[in-house]
Amino acid sequence: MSRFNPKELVQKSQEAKEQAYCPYSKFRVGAAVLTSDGTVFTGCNVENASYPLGLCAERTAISKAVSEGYISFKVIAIASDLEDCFISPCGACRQFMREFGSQWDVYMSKSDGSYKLMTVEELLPCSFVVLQTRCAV
Ligand SMILES: O=c1ccn([C@H]2C[C@H](O)[C@@H](CO)O2)c(=O)[nH]1
Ligand SMILES: [Zn+2]
Repeated sequence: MSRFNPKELVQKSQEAKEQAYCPYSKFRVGAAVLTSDGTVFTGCNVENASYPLGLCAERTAISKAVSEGYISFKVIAIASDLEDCFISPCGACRQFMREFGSQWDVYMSKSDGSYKLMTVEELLPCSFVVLQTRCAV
């Protein structure tokens, strides 16, 4: 992605949602994370018959990036099929994001592509962290 465009990243998260594996909840989620060098990784939720093993879309996308050598993030966009509600990351995903810094942005979207923006810090204030060196800014 050459220049950051929120609509474009939300669109990518909506496309990622199409791959959601969610036979149990039937609740499709997609995420698209933008790295500091402009690379985008996408992910969807991946559920399991053993319910607690299910992975959220955000953690799938971030794990794909980390496993390719990227640990510096600028933005993550999240999409679901909810029409009247901005999809908000669960507590586990907030902590997972925070591992890679608190000063980066989370775009939470509705199904029509409109979005609300909050930082990781705003979503998870006073957070637990050990390493301080992974901020994107
Ligand atoms: O921000 C969210 C919220 C929920 N889910 C997934 C987890 C589960 O598969 C399904 C229903 O909770 O949605 C995500 O992937 N991201
Ligand atoms: Zn989650």
